[in-house]
Amino acid sequence: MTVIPRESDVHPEHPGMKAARAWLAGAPKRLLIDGEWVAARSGRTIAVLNPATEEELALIAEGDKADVDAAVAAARRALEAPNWKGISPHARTRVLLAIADAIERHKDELSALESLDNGMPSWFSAAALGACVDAFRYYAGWPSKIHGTTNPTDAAQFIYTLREPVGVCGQINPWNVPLLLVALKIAPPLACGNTVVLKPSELASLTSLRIAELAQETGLLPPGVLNIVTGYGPTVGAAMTEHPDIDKVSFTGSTAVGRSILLASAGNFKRVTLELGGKTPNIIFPDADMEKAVLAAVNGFTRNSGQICSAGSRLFVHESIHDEVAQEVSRIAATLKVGSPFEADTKLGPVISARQRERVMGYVDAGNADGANLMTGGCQLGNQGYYIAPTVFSGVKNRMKIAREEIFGPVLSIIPFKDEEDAVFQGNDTPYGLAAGIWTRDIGRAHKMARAIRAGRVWINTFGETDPVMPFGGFKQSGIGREFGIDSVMAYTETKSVHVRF
Ligand SMILES: NC(=O)c1ccc[n+]([C@@H]2O[C@H](COP(=O)([O-])OP(=O)(O)OC[C@H]3O[C@@H](n4cnc5c(N)ncnc54)[C@H](O)[C@@H]3O)[C@@H](O)[C@H]2O)c1
Repeated sequence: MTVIPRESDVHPEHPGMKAARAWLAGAPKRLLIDGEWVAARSGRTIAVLNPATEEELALIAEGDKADVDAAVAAARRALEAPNWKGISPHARTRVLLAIADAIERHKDELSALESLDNGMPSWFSAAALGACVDAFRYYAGWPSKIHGTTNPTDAAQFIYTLREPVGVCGQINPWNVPLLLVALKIAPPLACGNTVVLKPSELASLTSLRIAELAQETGLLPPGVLNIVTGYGPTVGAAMTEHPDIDKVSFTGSTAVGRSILLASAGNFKRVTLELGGKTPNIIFPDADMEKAVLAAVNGFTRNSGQICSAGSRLFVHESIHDEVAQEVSRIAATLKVGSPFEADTKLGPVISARQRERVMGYVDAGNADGANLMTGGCQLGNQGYYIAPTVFSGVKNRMKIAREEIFGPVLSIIPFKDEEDAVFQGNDTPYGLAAGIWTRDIGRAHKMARAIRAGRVWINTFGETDPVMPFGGFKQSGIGREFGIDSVMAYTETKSVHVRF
C-alpha cells in the first residue's frame, strides 16, 4: 500500500480541474434566496477544507435562522405564484431536463469540485455525477404521470382524487455523496410542483451550490422555487426542522440527528422522510462464486473510503470458509492504493475530516481491545490529509462494538456463521436495516434469505448497485419512508378526495 506524495493536489490533467479552480477562486460562496445570491445576514462564513491536503478551498456563507426564515418565505411565495403553481406538467419536465443538461455539460468541473471538496476518487465522483444526471432525467419524466383517480359511486355523485404538492420542502443532506443526494433532494419535489429550501452539509456544500447556480442559469426556475442555505446543523438545520411554515422535511444523515429531526418536526406535524445510518450484513455462503463475492466484499467496505450508508461493513462468512475468505479479502484490501483523489489508480481517498479520522481510529482501537483479529490496516497514513488504511478484522463477534455501530470508514468486520438460520439471526441482530448482500448459487436460498433479512434493499450476487427507478430506504433505525422511484413521488404529493353531488 502506498500513499502518493501530495505536494499539491492540483492535477491539471483532470479535465474539470481548471474550471473547478476558476469557480473556487471567486468570492465567498453565497446563499440562494428568492433567486438572488446573497451573503448570510450575519456576514459570517465557514472555511471549507480539502480533506486530501487540508488546504482551504473556499469560504461558504454561514447561514442561520434569519436566512432560513427568508428562504422559507420566498419558497412559500413561489409555491403559490402563477409562474410555478400555474405551469403545465410538461413545463416542469422541461425545467428538470434543462437542469440535467446543464449538469451534464459541466460534468468534469463538477466531478473535480466534488473530489476536491469531499476527497472521493475522481472515478467515483464521475460515477456520482452520472447518477445525478440520471436522477434528474428520471424525475423529469414524472410530472405528466402524477394523477389522481375517478372512483365508482352512485348516479347522483362524481367522486375523484387529486394528487397535490406537499408544499415547502426542507431538505437536509450529509457530506458523503453530495452529487447524488442533491439530485434526490431537488428533482422529485420539483417534479411534483413543490418548492425547496436545501441545506447541504457544512463539510461538503460546493457541488450543491454550483448545481443551484447552473439551475438558475437555465432561466426556467422562478425565484424562490429553489433556495440553498449553507451552514451548521444545530442552527440552519434545526431552524428548518422547527420552522412552522415548512411542510415536509427530508433528511439524509445519521440516526442520532434523525431522531432529533423527528422530534423537532412534530411542532407543525411535518411530513418526514428519514434516510439514516446502516450496518449492512453481506453474507457469503460456501457455494458462492467466491472470486466475485470476495471482490465485492472488498469494494463494499472501501468504496468512498467506507463512507457509504449501505457499506458492507459486516461480512458474514460461513464458518467452513471464514479463514480462507478473511485471508483473501485482507490480501486484496492491502493492495489497494490509498492516495490523491486525482490519481487514476487511487481506490481510496481520504475520509472527510480530521474528526472523522479520529472517530474511525477510535473504532479500530475498540476492535483491538475487544479481541478481534486485525488482519490488515488499522492505521492512519501520511502526515497530510485524512488517510486511513483499509482495515480488516476477522473472527469478530456480532456483539462487539465494531459490529454494532456505524463506523463510516474503511473498516470491515468479518463474522463467522453456522447455517442459514444463524446468518439470518446475526444479520438481523442490529438496530439498523438499510441494506444486505447475499452470495450463493442456490437461488431458492437467495430468495428465502431476501425475505428473511430485515433491510430496505437486498443485493443477490451483486453489491452496492443503485438505480433511480428503485426505492431506497431503511427498516428499523435506518429511517422512515423511501426515496427514489415512485416512492419519492408519493412522498412529495398529498391525496385530496373530492365528492360532487349533482
Ligand atoms: N440512508 C441513506 O440514504 C444515507 C445516505 C447517505 C448518508 N447517510 C448517513 O449519513 C451519515 C453521515 O453523514 P453526516 O455525518 O453528515 O450526518 P449528520 O447527521 O451529522 O449530518 C447530516 C446533516 O444534518 C445536519 N444536522 C446536524 N445536526 C442537525 C440538527 N440538530 N438539526 C438539523 N440538521 C442537523 C448536518 O449539518 C448535515 O447537513 C451516516 O450515518 C450515513 O449512514 C444515510
